[in-house]
Amino acid sequence: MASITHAVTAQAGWRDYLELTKPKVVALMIITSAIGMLLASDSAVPWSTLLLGNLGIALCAGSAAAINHVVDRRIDVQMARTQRRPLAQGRVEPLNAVLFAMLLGSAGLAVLLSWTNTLTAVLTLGSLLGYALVYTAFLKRATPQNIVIGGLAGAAPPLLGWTAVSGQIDAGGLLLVLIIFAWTPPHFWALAIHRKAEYAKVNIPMLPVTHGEHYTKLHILLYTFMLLAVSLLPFVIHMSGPLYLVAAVVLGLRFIDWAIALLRNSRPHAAIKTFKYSLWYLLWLFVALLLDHYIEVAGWL
Ligand code: HEM
Ligand SMILES: CC(C)=CCC/C(C)=C/CC/C(C)=C/COP(=O)(O)OP(=O)(O)O
Repeated sequence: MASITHAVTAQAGWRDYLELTKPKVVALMIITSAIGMLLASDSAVPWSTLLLGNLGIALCAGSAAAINHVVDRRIDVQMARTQRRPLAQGRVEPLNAVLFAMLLGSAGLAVLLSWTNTLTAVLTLGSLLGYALVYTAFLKRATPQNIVIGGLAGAAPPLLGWTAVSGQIDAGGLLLVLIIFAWTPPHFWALAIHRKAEYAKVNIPMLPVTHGEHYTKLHILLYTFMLLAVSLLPFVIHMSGPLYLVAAVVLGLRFIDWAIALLRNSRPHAAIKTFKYSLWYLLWLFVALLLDHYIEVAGWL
């Protein structure tokens, strides 16, 4: 067995290591952190902060994701969605993945300390530990509220971007965290409904497993209402203007429409489609924040 594992491990390539970093998830996070940076100031953000600040955050997020693969490798191999992952398949040894995660994490923190500020480095380290250890190693297996609490780590990037530019925690940065915090449960529970049987198989207490699909769908709907309300706050506190307001209302109502369809079972494949919509929702909401910001700065509205 050991020799088989060794032979397979020898085939590990750069794509396996890239996969350990959850590149698509981190890419969306970096879009939110970059937009957090651009919103934090009315004047131009230095290219060095934009490039190296986001690089540092991405390296730390990738490090946390690699640790998640190590901790979860025994359950990943039992679930169809995750069984082809490099550690689940034995293509990458756990020790190598841990070393890789430490390399990424220390490089990321060094970049943040050199090119941004201590506050950003400390908050990023907190998010790294929050996802890799608090969520993955503890909450995920302990409570159906795992992703609500653990979601704070995933919601942090726009604040990390904000503090990288401003050097302080402001209401605007916290508001962006609040938006992603309210977005995470519908984002994840829609997928968890779609994958309920697999989570049940590996004894992970995701909400649809512990409380059933109807209860989860009801909570998805409640969170989409809360998300719509929270997403209006940037307009309410005069951080954003009318263009953002229209985008937030349209995108939010569409999210609620999906959540209602999910609750009523009125559309085919509603769970996975709601999950996919959640990704487009977050992307367009943040693009709208950015466009609105530059329209305001330029004085066009
Ligand atoms: C603790 C909070 C979160 C949880 C539990 C969670 C859960 C998940 C899971 C399990 C997937 C995998 C879907 C699959 O591979 O089939 C996923 C996909 C994804 N998530 Fe999240 N997520 C969270 C937060 C976030 C945040 C904050 C972002 C970005 C800002 C994000 C962006 C994405 C993206 C882009 C994908 C699609 C990846 C792909 O297509 O391979 N997630 N999420
Ligand atoms: C520094 C910083 C910003 C850290 C945040 C890091 C990060 C990549 C958070 C991602 C959140 C996420 C995809 C959770 C799913 O984990 P899961 O274990 O429930 O999903 P899985 O089954 O697909 O692994």
